[in-house]
This record gives sequence, C-alpha cells and structure tokens, in this order.
Amino acid sequence: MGDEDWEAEIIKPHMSSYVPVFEKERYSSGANGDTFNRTPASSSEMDDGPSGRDHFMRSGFASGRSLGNRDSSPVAPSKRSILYTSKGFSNNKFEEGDSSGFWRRYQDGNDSEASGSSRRGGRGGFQGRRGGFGLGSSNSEYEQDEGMQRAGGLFGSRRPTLSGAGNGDTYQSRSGSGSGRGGYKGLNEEVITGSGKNSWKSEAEGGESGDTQGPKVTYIPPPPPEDEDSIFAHYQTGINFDKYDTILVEVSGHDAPPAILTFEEANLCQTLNNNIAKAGYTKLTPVQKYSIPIILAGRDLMACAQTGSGKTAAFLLPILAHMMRDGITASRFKDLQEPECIIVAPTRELINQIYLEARKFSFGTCVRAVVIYGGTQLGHSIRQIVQGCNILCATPGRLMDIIGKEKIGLRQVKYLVLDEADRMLDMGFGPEMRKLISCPGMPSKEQRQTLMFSATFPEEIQKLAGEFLKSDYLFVAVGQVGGACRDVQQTILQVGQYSKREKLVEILRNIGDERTMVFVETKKKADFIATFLCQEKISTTSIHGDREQREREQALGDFRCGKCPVLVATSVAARGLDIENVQHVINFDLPSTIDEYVHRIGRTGRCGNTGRAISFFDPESDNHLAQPLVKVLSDAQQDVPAWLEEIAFSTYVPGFSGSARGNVFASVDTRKNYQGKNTLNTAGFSSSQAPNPVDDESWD
Ligand SMILES: Nc1ncnc2c1ncn2[C@@H]1O[C@H](COP(=O)(O)OP(=O)(O)OP(=O)(O)O)[C@@H](O)[C@H]1O
Repeated sequence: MGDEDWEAEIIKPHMSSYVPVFEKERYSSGANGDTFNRTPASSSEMDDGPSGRDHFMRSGFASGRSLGNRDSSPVAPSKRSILYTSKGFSNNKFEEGDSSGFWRRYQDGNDSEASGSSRRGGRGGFQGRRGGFGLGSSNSEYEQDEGMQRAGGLFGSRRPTLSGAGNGDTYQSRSGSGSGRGGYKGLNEEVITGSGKNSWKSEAEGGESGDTQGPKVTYIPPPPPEDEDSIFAHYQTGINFDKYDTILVEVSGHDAPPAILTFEEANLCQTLNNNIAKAGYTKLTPVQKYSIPIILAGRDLMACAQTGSGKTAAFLLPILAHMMRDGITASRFKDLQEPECIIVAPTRELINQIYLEARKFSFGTCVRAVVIYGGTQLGHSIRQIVQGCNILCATPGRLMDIIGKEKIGLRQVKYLVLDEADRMLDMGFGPEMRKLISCPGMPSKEQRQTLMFSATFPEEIQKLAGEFLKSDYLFVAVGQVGGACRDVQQTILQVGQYSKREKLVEILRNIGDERTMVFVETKKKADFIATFLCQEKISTTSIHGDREQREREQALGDFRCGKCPVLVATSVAARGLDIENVQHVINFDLPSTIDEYVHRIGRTGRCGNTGRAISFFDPESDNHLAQPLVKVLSDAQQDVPAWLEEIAFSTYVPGFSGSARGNVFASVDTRKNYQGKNTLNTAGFSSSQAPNPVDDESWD
C-alpha cells in the first residue's frame, strides 16, 4: 500500500464503515447503528462480555478505568506529554518534503540530545548533533560506526521523527533526516512498499558495514537491570494456556524422538530447572514438548508454532542444557571470542529480547550471553564481546561487521539459530545468512546444529532452508503453518482510507488506556498518526526504522510501562516482541502479506492470554488480501464478515493457494512426498501413525 494522499483526504467524503458484531453488543448504536457512540458506564460492563473477552477485560490494566474518555484517565496526556505537534496539522495536510516548515520542536521538553545542536536541519544534512552524550568509549578502536549511517546523508529522508530521548516527552523536528545521522535508520527493518511488496534489506546490505564514511553512532544502550527480580520478571500465562494441549502437532522427518510431557522428562541440570521455576514456567507449551527433545537429540529442526507460544525457550533451554552437559568453559577476556552458539533475528528489539531470555535461563551458570545490534556504538558491541561470549545474539548486519573485524571467530559454533527464520531467509536477509554460513571457519551444516523457528513458513522459504539444514532435519508444525493465534479475537472493518483516522480515534477512546499497538504501512505515516493521536490527547509514541535506536528503545519502554498506552508502529514491531498486557492490535493499514498480518496480530493474545485485533480493510487497496484473510479467519474459528467473503469470491483466482505471497497454507513440511510424519496432539498421543519412511527428498 502506498502513502495516502493526505491532500485529497480533506475533500473526499467519508466512506461508511462496518461495525463488528461484538462492538454492537458492547456499545449502543448511533442513529444509523453504525458507530461506537456510547461509552460503557463502567469497566465492569466490559467484564460481562462473551467468553473470549472476559479475561481480557478483567486484566489488571483495564480494571477500574473509565473506558470512555481518555481525557479523564489518570494517564491522560498533559501539555508536556503531547509528544509532538505539527503546524500544518490543523489543515489536515501533510506537507511532505517540507519538514522544516511542517514540524516544529515542541519546546516544553528539555531534551539534552536536541539541545546540543539545532535539529532544524531543513534540507541540509549533518548537523553534528550526535557527538557524545557522555557515553563515548575511551577506546578509539571501538568507536567505529555503522557505515550506512555515515553515508546516510546521501539518503536523507528529511522526515520528522519522534524523539523520546531524555525524558521521552518531547517531539521534535528531525528535518535533515535526523540531522547528524543521515537518512539511514535501520534499513534492515524497513518495509519498502513502493512495489507493493515487502522488501526487507539487511543492515549490512544497507551498509552497516563499518566501511563507509558518515557520522558516528554513539548510542550505548543502558545495561539491563542486574537484580534477580528483574531478570526473572514475567507475566502470567492466560486462561487459554491449557488449551494449547488440544492443538494438533505434526512432526515430519525420520526417527523423531518422542515428545516430552514435563520439564522433568527433559532431564535438565539443577541450575536450569531452578531458572525455569523462577521464570514461572511450570508446564511445557506444545512447541517446547516437541522441540526440546529433538534439539537434545542433536537434530536439526524447523519449527513452526503460533505467535506467543514459547518458541524462544524451546530453543534456548536445550542449547543451554547441551552447553552445561559439555562442561562449557567460563568465558574470559580475549580479543577474539569463539561463541558456541549464534542466534540471529531480524530486528534489534527482538534480538535484545532474546538476549534477555538467554541471560535469564543461563543465570547462575558460566555461560555468558552477549547481544549486539545496529544503531548502537560499534565499540560498545565489541567491548561486550571481548569480555567473553558463549551465546552471541545478533542482528545480521552487526554480526557481519563484528566478524569482519575479527572479534568473533566461528570455529566453535555448534548451534546456529534463526529466529523468525522465514524472514531471515527471504530476499532481504537471505544473502546475509548465506554469507554467514560460508564465512571462513563456520562449521559446515553437517558439523553444526541449525535450528529455525517462526510462526509462518511459506513453502518457498522452506525450500531455501534446505541449504542451511542437514537433509534429515525434522519439521515440527504446531497447528496450521502460518495460522493465527486463536486467542486473538479478530475483527475486520471495512474502512476507506479517508475514514481511518476518525475510526481509529473512536476505537481508541472506547478502549481507554489498555495497551494498543497500531500498525501502519510506512514510517512517514507512523509519525503522522502518532502526531495526530497526540493532538487528540491520546498518549502515543511510535517505533519505526527512521527513529534513532535511543528513541526506539525509549518508545518501547514508554509503551511497556504504560506511560504511552498507544504505540504506533511499522512492521518493524510486527515480529517476536513480547510485551505484557498488549490487549489490542489495530491494523490501521493492512500489511501487504498475510504472514505479516499473522505476526502483527500475534503481539496480543500471548501465552494463553486473550487479545483483540481490529483491522481496517480498504477495498481500494486491500482486495488482494481478501482470500487469505478469509482463510486465516476461518482457520482460527473467527467470524468472517459476509462482505469480505464477497470480495474474496469476486477476486477469486483459480489455483489460488491461499496467500498473497505464495502457499501460506502449506499445512506441513513441504519436502515433497514426505511420508515420515506423525500427527499428534500435544499430550503426546498419535492421531495417525507414520508409515515407514521413504527416501527423504532433500533441498540441498
Ligand atoms: N512453558 C511456559 N510457561 C509459561 N510461560 C511461558 C512458557 N514458555 C514461554 N512462556 C512465556 O510466553 C511468552 C511468549 O513466549 P515467546 O516470546 O517465546 O513466544 P514466541 O512463540 O517466540 O512468539 P512469536 O512468534 O511472537 O515470536 C513469553 O513471555 C515467555 O516467557
């Protein structure tokens, strides 16, 4: 979907929009029965909803709050918390390209980052504002920075961006493309929509290679809290956690070890068991029941399981168990570190989250996990590594940089994990991953264990994965490959682009202060919508690839802690992020692929908790998604609006395999004629016995 024509927006009449059944139940109708006009008298009214909503509405964050008017809520934004504003806004006009005129710094904040230099760069380039925040390294060798950021002036987008740095309360002009930083802000995570197709570029592709010239990135992320309570902080599993056991699991491949039913059966060492208990895990999720024994048996694995169902622990625990069993030696300071495990993920925030999980489960052991990612000072990454590194969690660009600088040797790598593997292997990251496995020293696939996890695995990506995996890898499919989490109540509203903002505000006002992620398709629109919501006095922050890393982390922090209950995001936040109490996802713009939709709505309804997703379907631009949406909705046992079925029918493509991007509905392993498969429920009982395995068709 391309950018909206904001100019046209103010003259076009609003299109009528569809109101879902559940909203009609909840709110009395307006004159035409078509709008959310009534505010419930109290939140208790919400508690009486149908089953799926019950728990959701009872959750702590919502309770006791008025759901009617944000202004009256305890966190209603004050003048200070209107994070940014725009001049042209009252005209509903987005003056693209004239960022210096359109955006003005909200002076109320005392942002140290901005105060050092003017950020009104206009169309000019570098203003040098990134020089030092008292965080610079004393070791100049380590102060190299990401190349594309240096070269970024060439690509300056001149787009305004939120600034959460410092107190997170100010929005300010970032004209001149972030002034001192040029235009590149994590191209690896950017969805480029010009062609109407997602195209992801890796950091290294984008140039975080450290070789090009440009301004230095000096950001050093604050260290995570070290106290045990913080390390083991977790949220509760939800009412549907036990229902995971009813999901069918299909395992394909030869000689799959049997599933385990309890943590005890995994025979992990005492320290790991203690950490599991402290993390609040008492029962395995299906993907853990199947993946843990497979990994413990030394097999390569491709695992597909619904969002929020515990894939991270499914690979971390057996890897750590092996490391402990092998008597891993404590890390020590060395200029070249040789980690035993490398974990890669497509976004900075996700890899950081995986690192925190690795740190949690390795607590009290001599295994040292380290995280490195783009948008931070390269010297900082290197300093983390040289102190010792057994498990390296990295985004691809930064990983290749560090390998290039000979701070990481690959000879000892025994485990290579690709989280969000379908993303890691697609056109964006695939080339980087191929470079990684052919780096000097990297053990061949026969000599290492390669593990791939995702909630979606398109057929064509499964085929590419053969290059990375041993030919006898096992494939675990928990439920439908690419299916949406059933704990998310999905609603599709027909909303034309010119009605979207009004509908968004209406919904957000009714939601109250429950944490909500609003997905939009472009970075520019993320800024625009965040500005708009702030003007509507809805505390909002935003995350996207044009924001500096400091700002991205600040935004996520403000959202996590509830300071800003609304997070406007691009697809950079679609995958993997595990944020407590996200009760709503709103697709202001639908993504261009159904997989992205599945990941986005999976930010809610995690770990057995329930959640809700509302998506604006614009018939002008989203018809290609009608068929896959109908399939995803019906597979997840959701109501399918009649109008959507009609569109799906009218846009019927003979031979359609269920997706805007290929065969999303491959239910299992795509190795053709593969017969070594078992279908079981997660209590471990086989529902169809596997025939004798025949020759495995490998994708090598
Ligand atoms: N066995 C368990 N018991 C309790 N909580 C668990 C268990 N396994 C995982 N969790 C918790 O469930 C949440 C979701 O887990 P995780 O982030 O690993 O999901 P995921 O499957 O990787 O999701 P996504 O597809 O979105 O990346 C986390 O907070 C995690 O700590």
